[in-house]
Amino acid sequence: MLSAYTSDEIRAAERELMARLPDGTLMRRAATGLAATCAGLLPRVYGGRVVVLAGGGDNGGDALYAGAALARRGARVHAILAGRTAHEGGLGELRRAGGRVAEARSGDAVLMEDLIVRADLVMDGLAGIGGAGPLREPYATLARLCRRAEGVVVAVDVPSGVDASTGEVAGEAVRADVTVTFGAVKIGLLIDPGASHVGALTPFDIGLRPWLPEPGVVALTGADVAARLPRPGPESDKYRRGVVGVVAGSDRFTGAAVLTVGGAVRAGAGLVRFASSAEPVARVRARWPEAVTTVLAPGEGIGEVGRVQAWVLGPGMGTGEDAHALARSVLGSDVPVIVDADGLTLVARDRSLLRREAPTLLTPHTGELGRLLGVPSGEIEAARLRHARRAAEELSVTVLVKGSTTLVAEEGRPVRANLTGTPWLATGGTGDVLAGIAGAFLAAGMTCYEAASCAAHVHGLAARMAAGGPGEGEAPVAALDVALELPAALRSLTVG
Ligand SMILES: NC(=O)C1=CN([C@@H]2O[C@H](COP(=O)(O)OP(=O)(O)OC[C@H]3O[C@@H](n4cnc5c(N)ncnc54)[C@H](O)[C@@H]3O)[C@@H](O)[C@H]2O)[C@@H](O)CC1
Ligand SMILES: Nc1ncnc2c1ncn2[C@@H]1O[C@H](COP(=O)(O)OP(=O)(O)O)[C@@H](O)[C@H]1O
Ligand SMILES: [K+]
Repeated sequence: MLSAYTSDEIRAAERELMARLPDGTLMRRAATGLAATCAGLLPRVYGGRVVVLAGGGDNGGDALYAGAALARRGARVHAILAGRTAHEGGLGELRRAGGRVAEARSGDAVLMEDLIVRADLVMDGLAGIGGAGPLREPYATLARLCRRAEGVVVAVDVPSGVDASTGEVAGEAVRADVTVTFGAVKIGLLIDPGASHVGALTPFDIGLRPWLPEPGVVALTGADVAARLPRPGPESDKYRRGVVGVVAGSDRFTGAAVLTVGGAVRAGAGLVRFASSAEPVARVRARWPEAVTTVLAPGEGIGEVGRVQAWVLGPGMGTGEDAHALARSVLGSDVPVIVDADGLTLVARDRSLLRREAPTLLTPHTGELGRLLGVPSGEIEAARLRHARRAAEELSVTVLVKGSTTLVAEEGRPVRANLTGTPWLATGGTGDVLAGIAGAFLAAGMTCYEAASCAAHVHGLAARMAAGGPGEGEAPVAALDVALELPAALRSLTVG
C-alpha cells in the first residue's frame, strides 16, 4: 500500500528527524538522491547542459546542491534564481563547483529563456512543500518556460505550482517528466490536476518513515488488490461466490444494461440476475447467456427477481416516475447497493432514497457529484479530494468519484486514490462496466470501500491492457473491450 501525506505531516516528521541529525544532513541526503537521478537522465553528465531553477526556500537549496554535484562531474550548470534571496549554502557550493548564476528579476530574459529551452535537463527547484497559492512572478514565467524545454524537466520534491497536500493547481505549474520526491509521497502527486504534472514519480528515502502519522490518502498496489480479490474455494458454488442483481437499461438505453452485466460477468460474479424492461432484457440475454433475466412491467419493483447479495442500480434506467419507483424498491432492500448514472440523478432529486440500513456505494463522475452536492463540476475537478470527502460525510455513504483520478472516500478511512487507468477510458459506457465489476466484488462479500477501490484498480488495468501501452502502440478502447479484457487483467494480478 502506498501512503501519501500532507505538507504539514511531512514537515512535522522532518522536524523530528532533523532534531536527531547534524544540521543540513537531510538536505544533503535529498540533494544526493536528486543528483543521482539527474545524472541517470542526462545523455552524458560531462558537458551536459543543466539549468537549475531555484526559488528562495529549501526546495531551491536541494536543487542548488544537486546542481553543484553535477557541476563537479563536469556538467555545465546554470542556476536561475527566482527569489529575492537564495539558499546560501547551496548557492555557495554551486559557485565553488564552477556553476554560473543569473537572477530572474534582473537578468537577460532572452538569454534565460534560451538556456531553459536548450538545456539537456532543467531542475525545477522553484517551490516545494512550502509553496502556497498561485505561483507569483517571476516563478510563474519560469514554470511556463519549462513547457518549451527540449530537454528533460525534473521536479524537485513537487512540481512547482502544485499544492502538495491536495493536488490543486491554482495557476501556472511546472509539467515535469520526472518528479524526485523526498521522504514520502505527497498527496498532491497522486490526485489530478496535480498528478498530471508529475511525470514518472521517483520517491527517494531520506529516513522520515518512523515519524509519519497514519496516512489520510493511500493507494492500492497490484499486490494489495490481488490479496483482496475474491477467489473460489473447493466448497464454492455460484450462490456462495455471490449473486449480483443488476437493474439497468431501458428501451432507450439498452447498451448500458449489456455493459453493466458484462462487467459483473467478466469480473467473476457467481451469478448475475438482471431485471429491466423487455428490450434490454432481450439484448442482455443475447449477449450474456450466463445472466438470469426478469422482465419488469412499468412501475413494478424487484420483488420477483430472486435473492441477491448486492445490487447495481442505475445505468441507463431512465429518471422518470417508474424508474424512481424501481430505485425505491432496490434501495429498500437489505443488501448493499451500488448507485450509478441515472440512479444518481434520482438520488440527487430525492435524497430520502438513501435512508437505509444496508451499505450504499455511489459511483458518480464529477458532473453527477456536482448535482449531488450542488457544486459546479469544474470546482469538483479542481479540488477532487475535498469534494470526495465532503460527499462521503454529508451523504453517509461510500463514494467513488470517477474521472482522470478516481478516488474512493468513506468516513473514518483514508481516501483511496487509484493508480491504474488511462485517458482512453474517457469514452461512453466504461462507467457502466465499472459498476458491474464493483457489483461482482460487493456480492462476493467485500465491503463497499474494498469493492470500490479494487474495482477501480482492475477496471483501469483492463483498460490499459486493452489500449496497449508504451512500446507496443496504443489504440482507443470501447467499453465492451474493457469488460472483455477483465479476465486477462485479473490473471495478470494473480501471477507471481
Ligand atoms: N525541511 C527539511 O528538512 C527538508 C526540506 N527539503 C526541501 O525543502 C522543501 C521545503 O522547503 P521550504 O519550507 O523552504 O519551502 P519551499 O522551498 O517549498 O518554498 C518556500 C519558498 O518559495 C516561495 N514561495 C512559496 N509560494 C510561492 C508562490 N506561490 N509564488 C512564488 N514563490 C513562492 C517562498 O517565498 C519561499 O521562498 C521541500 O519541498 C524539499 O524540497 C529537503 O531538503 C529535505 C529536507
Ligand atoms: N481523463 C480520464 N483519464 C482516465 N480515466 C478517465 C478519464 N475520464 C474518464 N475516465 C474514466 O472513465 C470512466 C467513465 O465513466 P462514466 O463517466 O460513468 O461514463 P459512462 O457513463 O459513459 O459509462 C470512469 O471509470 C472514469 O474514471
Ligand atoms: K519543485
